[in-house]
Amino acid sequence: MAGTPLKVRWTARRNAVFANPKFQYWAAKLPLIRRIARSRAGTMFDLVVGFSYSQILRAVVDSGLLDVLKHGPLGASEIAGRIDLSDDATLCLLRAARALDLAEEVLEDGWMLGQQGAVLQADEGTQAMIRHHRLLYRDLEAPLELLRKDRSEATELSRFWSYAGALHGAAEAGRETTEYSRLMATSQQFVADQVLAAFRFPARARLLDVGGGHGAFLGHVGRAYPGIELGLFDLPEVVENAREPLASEFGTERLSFHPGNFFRDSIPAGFDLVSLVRILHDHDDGPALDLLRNIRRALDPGKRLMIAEPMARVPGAEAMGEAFFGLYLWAMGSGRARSAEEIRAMLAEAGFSASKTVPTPQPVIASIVVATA
Ligand SMILES: C[S@@+](CC[C@H](N)C(=O)[O-])C[C@H]1O[C@@H](n2cnc3c(N)ncnc32)[C@H](O)[C@@H]1O
Repeated sequence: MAGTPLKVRWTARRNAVFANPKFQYWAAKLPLIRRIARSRAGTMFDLVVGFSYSQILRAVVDSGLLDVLKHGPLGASEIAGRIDLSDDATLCLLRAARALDLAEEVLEDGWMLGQQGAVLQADEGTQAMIRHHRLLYRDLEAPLELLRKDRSEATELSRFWSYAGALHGAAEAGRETTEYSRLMATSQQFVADQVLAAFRFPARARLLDVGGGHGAFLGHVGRAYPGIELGLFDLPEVVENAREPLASEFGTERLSFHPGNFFRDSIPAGFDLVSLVRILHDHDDGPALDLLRNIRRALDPGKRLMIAEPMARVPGAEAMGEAFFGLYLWAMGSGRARSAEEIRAMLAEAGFSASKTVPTPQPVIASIVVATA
């Protein structure tokens, strides 16, 4: 071990101690350590059975149980009739849901929503995500096989995204699946909330949202900042579909539309701020850097780019970045979750003079990096 860095030696020693049954035996007896050991065991248990939790969630959402419980308290038999399960199966699901705080038995055989259930029932976006994740879990059924294929074969997720066309604009062009549009529209609200809570836009400025889809993000910014002019850049067929709804809300004077392909065409110049919302992580490093360079060329010195998306290695939200998005994007076949530091390094390489991270209230939904040209 001579010459081995201290951190490596310390980690190896710690792991050996934790794995030792004698340590575990004594840890269970000492009051303070017992608490730590218990919480560690709880975390380990959650890791081991996480898939069952996800499947309970899915059953709760797919069956419509949340909506039924909203009108509780109701007895199990009454609920069974409404979610089309036998009485026993309904009780099994209700009890599992109760254990996850999705349901609560407030009276004997009187079921209502639990605290998590109340939040989830009101949250269409998360429900859409839970439904959508069935595709990811199918791909993850044999995780090692998925990894070994090195993204060379189609997956459920890659088929979904290329069918929905989200990476290439077909969905926004109108050929979308209901699932895709619901997913993007409802989740955009969460992302926009994070951006508006964390980033102060200039009161008067010209904003260009690159890859802005149907203009949902622009809509949120436009409503919050009446002095901002709104520009939309996306593939031609996508921009076409965004024109009318945006114009009817904001009038044509505040708007400009820029159809184009951000890998082939120049990003239009003259904007004070460019936003890239949930775009960069969809693309591998080469194309992502090309896109940043393209945006940099369009910005005068001092003008800014704001990147908002879920990022990797965010303190307190680590699992979302590299465990969830890491595998999701791997299965999708394109892109990866990057840390703010990695994004900042790419921005420097693309020619931006400075960049910083802007903390958001809920980094599990999105983080922000702002760069200056
Ligand atoms: C995942 S969606 C994100 C949409 C929106 N920013 C949001 O957060 O909801 C990706 C967007 O990038 C657009 N897009 C994909 N490839 C593009 C390209 N090469 N040039 C321009 N836009 C593109 C798609 O049409 C789509 O609107």
